[in-house]
Amino acid sequence: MSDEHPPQPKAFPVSWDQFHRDARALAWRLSGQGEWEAIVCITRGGLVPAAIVARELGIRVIETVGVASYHEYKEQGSLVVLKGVDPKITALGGGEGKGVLIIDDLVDTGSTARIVREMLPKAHFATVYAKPKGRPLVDTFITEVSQDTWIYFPWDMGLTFQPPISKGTLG
Ligand SMILES: O=P(O)(O)OC[C@H]1O[C@H](OP(=O)(O)OP(=O)(O)O)[C@H](O)[C@@H]1O
Ligand SMILES: O=c1[nH]c(=O)c2nc[nH]c2[nH]1
Ligand SMILES: [Mg+2]
Repeated sequence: MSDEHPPQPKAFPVSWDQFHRDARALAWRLSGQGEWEAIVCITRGGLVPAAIVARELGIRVIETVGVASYHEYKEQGSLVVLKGVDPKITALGGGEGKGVLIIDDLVDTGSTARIVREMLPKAHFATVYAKPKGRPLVDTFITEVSQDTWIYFPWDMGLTFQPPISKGTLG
């Protein structure tokens, strides 16, 4: 989390099973919307849904775009493009990424989506989850959560012991 993503009061933990179901639902929704020549996934969070969507839709041309955010690189709040899109992909469908599917795990403030959309203005942008601020930047998504919710993805979590309710802090 960062200045742009302050600690969120609500938690939305997602299991592998749930994520697979939601990513597959995204593939179903996309399947009715045209033929896709290639996927551009936004690393790293977009890698997992991109694999699932590519499998479901039979897409084998898969490119990455690397955008790192916030405190990890350079000054806080800025986004850094670590890897751009291959010009061969940008040129598809007569240019500007027509027929390309951009995939990410979620859109939050929309900053990442805005940068990648500028690279491929005619591409279709799809995410599994969306928060209200970023929603206008996404063409297709599956589940919306409120802006004050933090989504916990399965690749960021592990199994931990849970104390019995009777020994917990509640009540
Ligand atoms: O809409 P925004 O406010 O830009 O936030 C959404 C982005 O933030 C997360 O990626 P992050 O940059 O944390 O890197 P990661 O994918 O490598 O985890 C997420 O995977 C999206 O790409
Ligand atoms: O794991 C994450 N959960 C989120 O809700 C989020 N928003 C931006 N980046 C995020 N990463
Ligand atoms: Mg990301």
